[in-house]
Amino acid sequence: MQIQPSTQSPATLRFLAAISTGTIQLGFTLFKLNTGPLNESVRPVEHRRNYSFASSTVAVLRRQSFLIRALGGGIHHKVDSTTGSIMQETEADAVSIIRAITPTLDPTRHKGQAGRIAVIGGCREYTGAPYFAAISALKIGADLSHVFCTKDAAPIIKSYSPELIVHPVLEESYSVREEERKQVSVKVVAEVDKWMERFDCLVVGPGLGRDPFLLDCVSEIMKHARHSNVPIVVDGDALFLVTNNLDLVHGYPLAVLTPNVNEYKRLVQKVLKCEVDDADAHKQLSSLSKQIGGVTILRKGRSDLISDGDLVNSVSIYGSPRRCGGQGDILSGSVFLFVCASVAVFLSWAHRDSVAADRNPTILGCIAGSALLRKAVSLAFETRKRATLTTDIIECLGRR
Ligand SMILES: NC(=O)C1=CN([C@@H]2O[C@H](COP(=O)(O)OP(=O)(O)OC[C@H]3O[C@@H](n4cnc5c(N)ncnc54)[C@H](OP(=O)(O)O)[C@@H]3O)[C@@H](O)[C@H]2O)[C@@H](O)CC1
Ligand SMILES: Nc1ncnc2c1ncn2[C@@H]1O[C@H](COP(=O)(O)OP(=O)(O)OP(=O)(O)O)[C@@H](O)[C@H]1O
Ligand SMILES: [Mg+2]
Repeated sequence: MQIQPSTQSPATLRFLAAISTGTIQLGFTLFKLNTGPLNESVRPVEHRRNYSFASSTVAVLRRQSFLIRALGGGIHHKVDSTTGSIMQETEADAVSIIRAITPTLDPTRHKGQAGRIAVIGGCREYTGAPYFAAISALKIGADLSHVFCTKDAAPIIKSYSPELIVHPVLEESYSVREEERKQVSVKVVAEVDKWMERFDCLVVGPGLGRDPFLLDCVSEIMKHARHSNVPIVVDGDALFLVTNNLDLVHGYPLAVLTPNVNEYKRLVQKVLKCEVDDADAHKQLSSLSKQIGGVTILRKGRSDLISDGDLVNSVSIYGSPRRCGGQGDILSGSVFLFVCASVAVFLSWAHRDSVAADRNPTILGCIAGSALLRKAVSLAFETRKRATLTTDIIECLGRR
């Protein structure tokens, strides 16, 4: 792989380090990077570098150069009020990014090559959130969508949709005796682990709840995912977990945090030891990301702000004034599918030593996911107005 270190951003270098020190999930194929059987997706990266890129066609090149152009535009320089240094912020050309990283529907592919994803979430209280995240990823184009939830939540989630593969494996404190906890925890982690290498991405947190035993098990699952270099989107209650255990994601280039207003406030208070400063939102987001070792953060709000500590991107496409619960869950579902897609694109670029290799794929995934959700929200609101619900928005995913 020919990479010029001097041309890579810190985030890109972290990402490259991750893919060169271990294995990375390549089951998700955007440009037929992996045309072999399932177990080829867990080969060491050394082997994968030998894959032929002959299948990269003119159409692929056209899409790549389209994306390079899309990413190149719209960068504005902003002066940092305290240091006087120049920071960059970008209103991303999100629609172009979506067009460029969305996998084409290719008749030569087999099931799984457009994404196998898993949601870790769903407990007694919350069954809607994991469903929204998992079904959104499927609707956008993933082939297989798994949900790992508690035993109580599983039959309910299954009843919402026959499309989802639901694993009733998580346990809450009330169902496990004190003396059994260690043994049960090992079993829970093993149940998820046996699937881990098949997944292109995990989203952890929608509807997870805050049961301490369950969160301990989820910490272990996240450590295993990180060890296997599986991208992780951290949302909902997993943000509560991570805020109190920053090491779970610190310095992991394939982690994306998607905090809402409360979750962001808790992160800022814990990490930066201050209050949220909306007057200097870009700088604060960038510092927060840097302090957590450059993980990508998508701060949800009127404009979604996205940073890995280097550059702040914003997505401000108009959505709607309706703030019904569950929209963030759709967002985590779309972000994690697009993160898979951008990682695949990135690897093809990295191989080519292209100028576009200097892009953090998790940032692209966030921009695409945010824009797609906002567009769907606006379409749903056009017809449903005040009565718009999350299920109406899911119906509009991917529509023009
Ligand atoms: N249809 C569904 O199934 C949906 C389910 N959803 C799921 O709900 C979960 C929470 O997500 P959310 O967005 O309400 O969390 P957030 O804004 O941090 O908190 C708001 C306020 O509530 C409080 N609070 C929360 N949990 C608490 C607890 N266990 N015990 C006590 N307090 C608690 C919290 O208090 P604080 O932590 O600030 O003290 C704050 O004041 C998450 O799993 C999400 O995915 C949503 O996705 C929507 C659709
Ligand atoms: N004030 C706002 N104006 C416009 N769009 C917003 C606003 N706040 C949030 N959004 C949009 O709604 C999406 C969901 O954000 P929200 O803050 O509702 O997440 P959440 O609280 O995690 O949702 P959930 O109920 O699914 O947990 C974001 O992607 C963002 O684009
Ligand atoms: Mg949420």
